Amino acid sequence: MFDFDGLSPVTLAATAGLLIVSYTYSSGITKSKNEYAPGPKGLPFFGTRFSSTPWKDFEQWGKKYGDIMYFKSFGKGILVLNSHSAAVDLLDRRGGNYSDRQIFIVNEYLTRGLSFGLANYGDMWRKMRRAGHECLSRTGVTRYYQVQQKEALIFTENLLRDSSQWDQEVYRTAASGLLTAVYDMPPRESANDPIILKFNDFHEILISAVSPGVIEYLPWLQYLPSIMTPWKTKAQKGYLELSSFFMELFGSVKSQMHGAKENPGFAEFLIRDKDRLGLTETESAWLAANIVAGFGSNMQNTEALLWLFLAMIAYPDKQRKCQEELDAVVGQSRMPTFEDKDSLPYIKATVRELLRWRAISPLGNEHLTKEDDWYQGYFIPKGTMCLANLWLMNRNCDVYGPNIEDFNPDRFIDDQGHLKPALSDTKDGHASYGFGQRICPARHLANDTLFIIIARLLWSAKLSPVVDKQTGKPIIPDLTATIVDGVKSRPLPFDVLVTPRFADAAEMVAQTRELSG
Ligand code: HEM
Repeated sequence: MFDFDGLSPVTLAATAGLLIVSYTYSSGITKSKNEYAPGPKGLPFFGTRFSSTPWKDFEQWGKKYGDIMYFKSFGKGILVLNSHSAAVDLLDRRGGNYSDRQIFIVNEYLTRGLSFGLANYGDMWRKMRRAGHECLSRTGVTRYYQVQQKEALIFTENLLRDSSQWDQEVYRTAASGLLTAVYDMPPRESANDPIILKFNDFHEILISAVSPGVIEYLPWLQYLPSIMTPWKTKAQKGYLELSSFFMELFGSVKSQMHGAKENPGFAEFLIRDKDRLGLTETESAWLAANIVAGFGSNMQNTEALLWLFLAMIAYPDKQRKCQEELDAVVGQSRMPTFEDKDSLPYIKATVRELLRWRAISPLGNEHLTKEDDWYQGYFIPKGTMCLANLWLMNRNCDVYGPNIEDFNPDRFIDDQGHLKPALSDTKDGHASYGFGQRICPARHLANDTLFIIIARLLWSAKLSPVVDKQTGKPIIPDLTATIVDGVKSRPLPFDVLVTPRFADAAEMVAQTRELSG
């Protein structure tokens, strides 16, 4: 594991400098050229402060200030987009100005600009995004159907056998599914598989590299002699170690390639099309690794599944509706496949509702402005950090109907029992994949993963809360409590019982596994 705490030799001097810079900036001495959008006023020096679940503060403020709000926090200008229309106007329609990312100096030393989701809006990001798009577009993702079906089968079989460590199994399947899709590896059998653990480390390293320290406020400190900047040596060493791990995985795909495969995994696609895609081998190896874990991708899937289990035990009537649909459409003599997708609107609505109910990253990721801009008469300076208030957008009663805190897939089903078309501007029927040119490139893959897991798991199993031995009552965990991990959220740990839904369910799952090889 890495950490980048080695800033201590300069901390005192730097903090004093930081306070002066922060005060000058936040007091408005440097700029009063135009009027900023309204927003909460903060404290002198520090600016606006918020809690560890900022989206809940932003929800309250958003209701007060309207479409957009602007404030400063630690000297940084932040524009929060509270409505779909503002997010579409700025992040989609003015995407050329609103697609940059904040550059973190430690991260630059660690990844040399090769971290796709954190890269600035330049040529490297464009090449990676184009390559990613080909394999992750709505039609491109069908190449992963077999892999996803198999992984959902293993997940179901493992949980039917033993659900005492169900959350470990969720971690396993999320990582295993992506490793198989990217590197054509056999499914990983344990969440403690060494490759999974190494990718977890990669994710943790990235999080520490983008946690703002003094260096981000006083960038000249990076040029101090190496004895005073141990973090730099760590980051440079980290780059070499990560590159060698990613190249090793990439190289093993290359050495095992033979003949023209019908559905090559992501890494093999990058190798075959390297000239057309214009990526070097190192860049391709980093891109492949980024798809597995660089943006917390396996974690996003994990967190969505953790919320799913919570929704299923807290709303058993919705779980039953999924199962009734599966029984009516698929029957109990075979397991559902992607071929059933268009006939299972309630399962698709469940995927949508899950991501509406609990946006995994409730404020998305920041989009930095490249140039000064004006919107609704308000000034937005260059370098403003724009955050789309996905949490608030997903809770707009005018769009999603009443009882917005309830988990209710029916809100996406029309009177004929069909899936309603996604409302314009809501992309997938909710805001949780973000906006504009940085919208989640893997949203179709993520939707498919959730769809097939929900379909296969609920076809064969019932998810129930455990029973309190003393009171004899089911234990329903707190639905609103959250663990915050970087910009993501997940529920507090809880127990779930997974039991076969009909007599030969477990047997049928085992048979399907045998037949699928
Ligand atoms: C349910 C699961 C997921 C959710 C809710 C989700 C959500 C998001 C969000 C909100 C963003 C930021 C968008 C913005 O900047 O406006 C994002 C970006 C991204 N996501 Fe996802 N994501 C999910 C799964 C995945 C998966 C499985 C992968 C990889 C296979 C992935 C790869 C990425 C990448 C690489 C970016 C950065 C794109 C860029 O900066 O150009 N995500 N995602």
